[in-house]
Amino acid sequence: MSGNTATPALELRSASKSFGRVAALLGASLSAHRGQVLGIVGDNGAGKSTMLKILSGIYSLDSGSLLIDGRGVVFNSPKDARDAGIATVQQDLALVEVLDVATNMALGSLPRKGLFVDRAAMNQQARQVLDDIKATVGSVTMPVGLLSGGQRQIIAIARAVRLNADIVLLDEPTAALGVRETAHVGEIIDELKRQNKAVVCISHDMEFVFEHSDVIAVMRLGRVVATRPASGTPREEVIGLITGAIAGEVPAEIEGAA
Ligand SMILES: Nc1ncnc2c1ncn2[C@@H]1O[C@H](COP(=O)(O)OP(=O)(O)OP(=O)(O)O)[C@@H](O)[C@H]1O
Repeated sequence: MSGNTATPALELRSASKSFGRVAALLGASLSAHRGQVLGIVGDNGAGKSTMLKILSGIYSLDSGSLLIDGRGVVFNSPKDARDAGIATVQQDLALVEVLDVATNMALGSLPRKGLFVDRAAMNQQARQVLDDIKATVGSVTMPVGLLSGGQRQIIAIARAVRLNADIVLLDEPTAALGVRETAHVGEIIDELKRQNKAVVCISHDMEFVFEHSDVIAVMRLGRVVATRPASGTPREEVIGLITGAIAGEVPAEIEGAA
């Protein structure tokens, strides 16, 4: 495990973002390190998805800064974030149901042979990417619409990381999955960590967060109010930080103003 003294792969400093009069983020700060999984928890409306969308270039910051490997960056589009090595799997997955697994994974960069899509190369690439993250998905020629929720999540993760991203952002990767599928997604997250990626994972599933994160960041009212090591931190403490029963590290004057 890389120590927290190393320069973070991804860092957000004092990020604020409002939508009209609604302040979704109010000075949120966060660091994600290579070879670690950072779990992000918080109640509905705490600002988790907004933060992820800032990190993935969908929203721009009103104020604050974003650093990759210690260098300041500005994302004006999701492409900017992808070019900086950030792979994002949004909650809706954005897969095309009528297309097969291999095509979904290659969308945007279909391998070609002359005028035509090189089907054999595409299938082989998809299989390779799935093998690389140790995913067990039966056939790459199966339409995505016929796959289970867990398999779709895995395809979406594989597609996101296929371009060798160093940083992987996941929004609720186990929402609505059964026990076995949740476990498989967890294995893939563990594998991404073994491959020294920085993984940031939003989840409401406390058991999953504790099992697969190294560090847990708790968001409340648009801020990261605490970060705790997953190992050795009581679950009740994290729940207290989520609800506000435990104050966290937010300065008193800010907490009082919220
Ligand atoms: N596009 C938007 N327009 C207006 N308000 C928004 C928008 N996106 C988020 N918000 C508001 O910002 C606040 C934070 O929302 P956000 O979705 O980031 O929270 P969250 O922690 O991800 O919640 P959930 O767990 O319910 O997804 C909420 O009050 C939400 O209503």
